[in-house]
Amino acid sequence: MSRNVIDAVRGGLIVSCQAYPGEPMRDPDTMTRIARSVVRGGAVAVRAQGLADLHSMRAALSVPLIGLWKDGHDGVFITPSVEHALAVARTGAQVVAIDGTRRPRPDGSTFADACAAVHDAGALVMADCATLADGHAAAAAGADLVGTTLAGYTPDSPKTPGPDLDLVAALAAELDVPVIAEGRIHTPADALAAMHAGAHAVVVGTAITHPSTITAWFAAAVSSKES
Ligand SMILES: CC(=O)N[C@H](C=O)[C@@H](O)[C@H](O)[C@H](O)COP(=O)(O)O
Repeated sequence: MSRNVIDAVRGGLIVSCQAYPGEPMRDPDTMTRIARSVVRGGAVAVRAQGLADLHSMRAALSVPLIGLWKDGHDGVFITPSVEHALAVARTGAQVVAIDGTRRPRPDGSTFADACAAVHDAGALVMADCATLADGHAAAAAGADLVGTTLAGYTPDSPKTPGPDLDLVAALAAELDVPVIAEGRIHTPADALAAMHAGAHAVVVGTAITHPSTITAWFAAAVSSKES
């Protein structure tokens, strides 16, 4: 099963469907409808957050699901502990996305511990990394996929205006595991550039599934016209 998921997403678009705490769309049924919509548009897999959303989507979708559980705001908050990772795997998500940085985790575990637990549960691991060194460490620890998810979101990774294509290219050149480009991919041209940089697949979130942000982009453009 598991290698098939990696093959199934090769060369494809993965869409991240997440609403943030307090937002109007933060509701499993709503997010599942969004997920079904992106699959209609050609998403080869869906990335989603939270156990309720994952349970709901797993029942409704036939494409692979990359699940995560965000808990907290500072430091390691994407599937931060072994227990979080196991809970995500138990939703039926085929891939569990876990913070793949080398920062300390709240339960004192290591990324390798979470990887082993997820593998024992029959799922794959996507390491959400910020740097090239993170990617090397995550691959060595057993990650099945390495993503650039956290590039620009840790103190040791600069926030490029668009996707960190240099990081995608470096990871793709140096790692044996597939590299997933994720983070600030805002246009189809960005997505294509990430593929040219060597990505196995591309994850787009905000630009497809976060209407408040998309609206703000347009509103700012319209209101910037001088009268
Ligand atoms: C840094 C972090 O917490 N990233 C999260 C990871 O799941 C999501 O908030 C992002 O939307 C996702 O990575 C997709 O990226 P973008 O929305 O830029 O297309």
